Formats: sequence, C-alpha cells, structure tokens
Amino acid sequence: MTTSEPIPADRVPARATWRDYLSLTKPKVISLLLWTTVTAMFMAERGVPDLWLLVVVSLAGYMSAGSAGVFNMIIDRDIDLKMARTAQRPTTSGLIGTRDAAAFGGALQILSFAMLWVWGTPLAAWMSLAGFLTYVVVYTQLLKRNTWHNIVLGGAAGCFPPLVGWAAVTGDLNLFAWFLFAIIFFWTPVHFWALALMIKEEYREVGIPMLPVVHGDRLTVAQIGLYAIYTVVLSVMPVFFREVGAIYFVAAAGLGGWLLVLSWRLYRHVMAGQAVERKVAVPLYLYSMLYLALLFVAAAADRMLLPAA
Ligand code: HEM
Ligand SMILES: CC(C)=CCC/C(C)=C/CC/C(C)=C/COP(=O)(O)OP(=O)(O)O
Repeated sequence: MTTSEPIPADRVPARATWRDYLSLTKPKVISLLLWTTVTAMFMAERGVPDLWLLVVVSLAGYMSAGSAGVFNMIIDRDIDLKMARTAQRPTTSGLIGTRDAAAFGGALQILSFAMLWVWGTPLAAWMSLAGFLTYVVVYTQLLKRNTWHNIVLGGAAGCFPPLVGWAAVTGDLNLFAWFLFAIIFFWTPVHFWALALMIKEEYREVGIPMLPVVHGDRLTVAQIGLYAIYTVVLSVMPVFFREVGAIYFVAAAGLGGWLLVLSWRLYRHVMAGQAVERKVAVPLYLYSMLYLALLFVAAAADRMLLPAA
C-alpha cells in the first residue's frame, strides 16, 4: 500500500481522546471526595474561603485523586480486564498504553503537589500526597489482592481529602479535622461492602479477597452493621467537643438514624437466610453517598452560621 492510499476504516488504530484520559481519573468517585475537601474549607474558615484558594484546591484536589485513580488502573489492569464492570477501561483495552497513562498520572500528581504547596499550604500538599500514596501503594499494591482488611486499612486513602481542604485554609489540623478523617474511615466499609455483596462473584472469579468472598454474606452484613454504628457514634461526638452545634447535631442524628435503619434491614434480610437482593443492598450503597455528602454540608453550615462555643 502506498502512502497516498487511505487506510481501511476498520484498520485505523483507535486514538485516545481527552475523554479517555479523563475516564482514568474516576470522575464520579472524585466528585464526592472533592465535596469533602470543599466543605471542609468552609468548616475551617467558618465562612466563605478565599475564592482563588477554593478554585486552586478544587483543581489540585481533583488532579491528585485523579492521578491516584490512574495508577490504580495501571496496577490493576490485569484484573480490571476480567471484570465486566471494569473491562472497558482504556488501560485494559490498550487504548492508552501503560507509559502514556503513567506519564499522565505522574504529571497530574507533580502539578497538583506544586499547586497546593505554592497557593495553598505545604501541609495541604503533604496531606494530598499521603492520600495518593495510601491509595496507590497501601491499598492497590499491598492490600487489595492479599487480605479482606484491604477496605478498612486502605480506606484511609479516602479520608485525606478533608484534611487537604482544612490544611489549605489554616495551615494546620485540629481535633475536628481528625474527626472528619475518622468519620470517613468508618463510613468506607459500609459504603463498599454494601456494593461488594452485589458484585462478589466478579471478585471471586479474579481472586480478590473482598470480605463477602472470604467470609460470606452473614459476616459481611454484621461488619456493615458494626461500622454503621461506629460511623454514627463518631459523627455525633464533635458536638460534645463543642466543635459543632445544634444544626449539625440534628442532621447527624437524622442522617445517622437512617443509615442504621438501612443497615439493619440488610442485616435482618441476610440473617433470615435470604440471598442478598439488590432491593436491600442498593439503597444502603446509594444512601451511604448521600449520607456523607449531607453530613459534610451540615457541618459546614453549622460552623458558618452558629457562633463558635
Ligand atoms: C477503599 C475505599 C473505597 C473503595 C474500595 C470503593 C469502591 C467503590 C467501587 C468499586 C465503586 C463502584 C463504582 C465504580 O465502578 O467506580 C464505588 C463507587 C463510588 N464511590 Fe467508592 N470506594 C471507596 C471509598 C470511597 C470514598 C472515600 C468516597 C468518597 C468520599 C467514594 C465515593 C464513591 C462514589 C461517589 C461512587 C459512585 C460512583 C458512580 O456512581 O460511578 N468511595 N466505590
Ligand atoms: C487525597 C487523595 C489523593 C485521595 C485519593 C483517594 C482515592 C482516589 C480514593 C478512592 C477510593 C476508590 C475509588 C477505591 C476503589 O478502588 P478499587 O480498585 O477497589 O475499585 P475499581 O475496581 O473500580 O478500580
């Protein structure tokens, strides 16, 4: 074939577009992570933070968490290829090669760190890097394929975004910031195991030791119940430390109450010997995300509207 002849359409190699690169950053998951960063900035400021800082931290926060997603997809491309939910990722289909993906993820992380350092605070940059390393090294590389504790310990990665926001505003981390960290820490198993119950066969096939695969549905729903209780107890504790007041207390109690109801329904269903059905697991999985989003809004509203005790 001479160079002047067109290449047949079915043989033109697909070229990755910016949308494919964007998909490597797991945009939907990041939306909630970023929500915890932004609301934490309002909490730290007890008002509206500097607009420029808000923009920079949102952008850098997205880039850092996105970069973590990119490296997760590079490391996991072998198992992602075998699961229906993840088989279409550009790293598994070969649309984006490992070197290109790593260059993209590396650039995002370096830029994000520099942005947070220069326009935020060094502590914010370190917190963001800590979240990145916890997700990529601790969760993806060390724990995910080796132990069912992967979610609890590796879940610490998702607890860093509020610390990034808080540290960007104050340059420091106080007790309340660590409460935000702890709330997400205990919330993550509820969020993930509710989903894992529904997709455990995929995890079983690729040999990932998620809790329902290793110890079955009964222990999983019991653990979900326990972690839901920890989450709710922990979420009301900042009230007793006078970090937040009545607005937050009412919201945390109401939102937490419903988290317990949905966890209890799932527990009762499975303990009665019935197979996990989407109608009991999906509501808890979906509500877990609404719970966290609204709890953080309530904390921000409370600290903005009520005087500090
Ligand atoms: C070890 C920790 C975590 C694990 C293993 C985990 C796992 C998952 C998985 C497998 C999904 C299914 C959707 C998909 O294919 O992307 C999902 C959805 C989601 N997760 Fe998590 N998650 C974790 C922590 C978090 C944290 C800390 C947040 C935010 C604070 C979060 C926010 C979300 C959101 C918003 C979705 C819905 C995305 C969609 O609808 O596509 N997750 N999670
Ligand atoms: C501050 C900072 C940089 C934080 C980063 C933390 C982060 C990106 C948390 C996300 C948690 C998550 C999507 C886990 C799913 O991984 P998985 O491998 O189990 O899911 P998958 O099968 O969909 O890939």
